[in-house]
Amino acid sequence: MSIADKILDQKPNAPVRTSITQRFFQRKAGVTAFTIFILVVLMALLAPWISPHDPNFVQLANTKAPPSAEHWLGGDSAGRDILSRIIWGARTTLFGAAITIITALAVGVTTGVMAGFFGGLVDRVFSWLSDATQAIPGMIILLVVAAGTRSNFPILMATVGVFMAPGYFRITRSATLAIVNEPYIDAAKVAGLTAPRIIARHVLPGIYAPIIIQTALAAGISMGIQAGLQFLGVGSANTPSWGAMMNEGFRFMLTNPTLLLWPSAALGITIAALATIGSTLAEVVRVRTPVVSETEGEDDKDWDPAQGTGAFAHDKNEAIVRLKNLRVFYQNGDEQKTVVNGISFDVKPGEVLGIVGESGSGKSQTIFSLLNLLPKGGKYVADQIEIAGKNVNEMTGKDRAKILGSQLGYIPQEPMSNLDPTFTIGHQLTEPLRLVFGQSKAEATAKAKALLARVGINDVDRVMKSYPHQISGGMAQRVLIAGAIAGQPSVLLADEPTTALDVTVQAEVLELLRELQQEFGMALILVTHNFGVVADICDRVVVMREGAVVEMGEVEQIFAQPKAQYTQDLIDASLDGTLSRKDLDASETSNVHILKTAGGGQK
Ligand SMILES: Nc1ncnc2c1ncn2[C@@H]1O[C@H](COP(=O)(O)OP(=O)(O)OP(=O)(O)O)[C@@H](O)[C@H]1O
Repeated sequence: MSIADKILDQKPNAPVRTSITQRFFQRKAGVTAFTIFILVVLMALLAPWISPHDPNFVQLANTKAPPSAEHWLGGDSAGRDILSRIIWGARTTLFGAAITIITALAVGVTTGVMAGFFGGLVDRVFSWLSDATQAIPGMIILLVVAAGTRSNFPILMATVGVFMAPGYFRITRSATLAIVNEPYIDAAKVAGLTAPRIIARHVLPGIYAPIIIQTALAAGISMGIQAGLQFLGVGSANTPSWGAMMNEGFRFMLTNPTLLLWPSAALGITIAALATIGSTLAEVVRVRTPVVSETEGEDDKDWDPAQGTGAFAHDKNEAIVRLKNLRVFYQNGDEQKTVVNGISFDVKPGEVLGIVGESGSGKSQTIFSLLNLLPKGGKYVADQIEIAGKNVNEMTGKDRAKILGSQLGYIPQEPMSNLDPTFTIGHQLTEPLRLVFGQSKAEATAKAKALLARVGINDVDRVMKSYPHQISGGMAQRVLIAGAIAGQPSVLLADEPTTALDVTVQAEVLELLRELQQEFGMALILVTHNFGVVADICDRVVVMREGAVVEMGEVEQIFAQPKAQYTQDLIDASLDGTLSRKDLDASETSNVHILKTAGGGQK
């Protein structure tokens, strides 16, 4: 049995991380707070059965009475049973908090996710609305709403929810921004899933933790505001509530302090329990923080954008992809950084084109432009991008999205981060088949299993049920290859597909790509920094440096007679390891020859 077979046959690792729930209940403070909160909830739900008296029944003999066997907490200023009113008051308090939280969640989370996911104008409009809401004095608005609605309790609490929505908005927006750049979200887009589906299935499951923490804290704050309103006399006098009881107790604080003590204790304990639940959750959850991408801050090179580099190698009707004068920019304030300086190339069906170059030469940006998935802030322009005979520059965003998965398949650099950790492999493979290609569950499952078997996975049933962390990196890359070929695309774009893999698996994955490319007659555009890989499987190669094409041609010709010293350096570094990639990056002296397209270089 080969090493690769052993890797493929290995059993999924047992999950090493305990779940959030387990970690929460390992903390005493969390358990105590949760128990108290559940008791309050039970008290509210069971009020009609456990309340010893009618909360509104007036018994004059019980006026301001001290605790007794019949009235455990005594009587209030009107002779009503305090314990019964505390029990029924829990209902009012929880009901009010629930309305507030539901409103805040509906407004804050929806707008936060949309702002983070779509960015641009949507983000600016919602951020402005959120800031504006925070600038409005909430208590004054509440008093106005109370006057206008005759203290309608649900409307008042919903208004409180609107004022709490910006808190949710901020948290949700930043959590979404952090997740929306994860490669598995790009992978979902490439698979052709719609934005609502990606949000529901891939974004929300990744951001729920901070939302739950915020909810625990917001519920406590909402109860405090609610009690404050009732304390000010807003609300019905007949409905027992902790705030109204505190109002009454405050008036007799000097003569009968227990009238204030009991409702304050009930409210204080409940709010403290919720705050403890929130802070314990925050401790046990490792909330994701946005990954800030590093920019090198290099000045633009002095390129002539009209000239560009590279050339077409095939006639127009032969090529499946034609890319002419592609330029990619990043806007940083007033400054524009150009990372791809007008490159051109083409590829025909069944051809393997390597794009090779040092780190930062613009290889990935070129691939992302073809996919229309440049990171935030990135923009491309091209004189022409033709995929399968269609000019994508003339397509609507929707039509452009449709060619992902069906015409263009994508295999990323890091297999693990391109799989959603919250779903099984089976789910992630069948979801696009069902939603994009309209297959039934049974058809999609059969197809996913066949694809897994085709990419060399032995124990298909087990892998279908496994989560990404339960399979090896090599298996994960095979799964992504299976996903990329599921829609039988005409062109497969592979961005350094073996870089993150164990050296023993790299050759097998490359071999698999070559096999699949031949079997399906696809074009393969393979990004790599390694000329060894180019020699292994490519027919032609484009050599890139600093966003330009240094030279391009048939692999044999480039190996035999590289025109640029830079190409020679890359070949030497890849084949005999004398020069590391780092050395190449640092090399100031390389004699870079740029092939200008001007003068009839393009067919
Ligand atoms: N989000 C971004 N904002 C600004 N500049 C960026 C961003 N992403 C990439 N760049 C810049 O674009 C240039 C090309 O990056 P690209 O990822 O295409 O390089 P690459 O050739 O694929 O390198 P590698 O082999 O390291 O992936 C680099 O200078 C990089 O700093």
